[in-house]
Amino acid sequence: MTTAEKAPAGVNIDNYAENVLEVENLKVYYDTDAGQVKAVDDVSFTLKRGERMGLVGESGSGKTTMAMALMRLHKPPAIIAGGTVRLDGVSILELSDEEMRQTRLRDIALVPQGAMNSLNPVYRVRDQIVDGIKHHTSKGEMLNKGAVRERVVELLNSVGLDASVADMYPHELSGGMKQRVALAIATSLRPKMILADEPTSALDVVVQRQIMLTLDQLQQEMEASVLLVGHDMGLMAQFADVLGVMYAGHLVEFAPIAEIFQDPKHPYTKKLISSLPDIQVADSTRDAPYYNNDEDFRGEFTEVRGRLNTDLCTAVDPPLNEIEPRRWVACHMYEGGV
Ligand SMILES: Nc1ncnc2c1ncn2[C@@H]1O[C@H](COP(=O)(O)OP(=O)(O)OP(=O)(O)O)[C@@H](O)[C@H]1O
Repeated sequence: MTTAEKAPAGVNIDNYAENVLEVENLKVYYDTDAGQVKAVDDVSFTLKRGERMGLVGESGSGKTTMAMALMRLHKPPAIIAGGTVRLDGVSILELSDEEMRQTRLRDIALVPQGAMNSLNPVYRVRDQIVDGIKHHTSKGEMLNKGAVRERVVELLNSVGLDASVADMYPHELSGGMKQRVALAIATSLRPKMILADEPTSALDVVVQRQIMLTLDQLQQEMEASVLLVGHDMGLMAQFADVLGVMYAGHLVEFAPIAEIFQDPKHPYTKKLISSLPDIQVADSTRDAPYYNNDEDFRGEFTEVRGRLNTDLCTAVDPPLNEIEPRRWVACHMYEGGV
C-alpha cells in the first residue's frame, strides 16, 4: 500500500505527502562579537512518514542547533539565515508566531536535551501535562475537564507510569520517571513528528534502555516520525531507519542505517564506523536490545575528527550528492556517482 493510500478518512489523498519533513538548504548562524558561527550550513534532507532518523556527529557539529531551528526554538544570537523547512507540506519558517506555537506539540514535539530538568518544580505532573495541551490547542478544540483528566491518565500509562504520578511534583520522581513525563508531554497531542535530543543522556544504562523502548513503542503506536539526536552509534543502529551524519555544520552523509554501517562513503563516517566494535543493525522486528555505550562513543567522535583534518572532503566543503536513491554523501570522491 502506498503512503497516499494510508491517508486517514477525510484527508485529501493528493495532499497526504510521503515526506513529513523536508529540509532544504537550511542555514542557522550565530552572530557573535567574535564573528559568525555557521552552526548549520546548507543542510538538506527529507524524512518520510513514520520514519526514524538518527542524527550523529561530534559535539559542536550543529545537531542541537538544527533540531531547535526545525521547531523555531533556536535562541539568539542564532538566526535562520536561509533555507526552508516544510512540515507536512507547511512551510514553517513562514508561519506567524501564533501559528507556530500551535504547530508545536500538536504537529511537531520536542523531547529536549536534559528533558528531565525541563519540568517546572512547583507544578504537579498533571498540571504540566494539561498546560501543554491547553497552550498548544486552539480554544475550539479544547476537551472538557473530565476528558482531560482521562487523557492525563492515558498518557501516563502509555509511558509506563501509574496514574498516581499525576499528583506528584517533579522532585518526588526519579530521573527516569521525569524523562517518562517529558515523553508523555511530547506525545500528548499525538504529533506527526517527535524530535528527541539525546533523550537518554544522564540516565543510567538500565533506565536508558527502558526509555528507548518506551519511545520505540510510542513511535510505532502513533506512526510518528522521529528525529533522534545523539552520539551513541549502537543505539542508532538499534533505533534508526536512516542516519544523518553531521560534521562542522554540514550534513556529510545521509542513508538507510544498514547501508551506512555496511558501506559508509564519507571519510568521516568511515572512520566513525571502523572505530566501533561490531554492531548489529536492528532487523525489521525492532526488538533487539538497545546498546548503551554513549560515553565510549563520545570519545571516539573527537578522536576521529583529529585524524581527518587533512582529508579533502572534510577540509573543503563539497556539496551533498545523491549517489543512489536516498543515499547522499558530501565528498569529492563521489561527485560523479559510484
Ligand atoms: N549561543 C551560542 N552562541 C554562539 N555559538 C554557539 C551558541 N550555541 C552553539 N554555538 C556554536 O554552534 C555550533 C553547534 O553547536 P550545537 O550545540 O548545535 O552542536 P551539537 O552537535 O548539538 O553539540 P552537542 O553534541 O555537544 O550537543 C558550535 O560551534 C557551537 O559552539
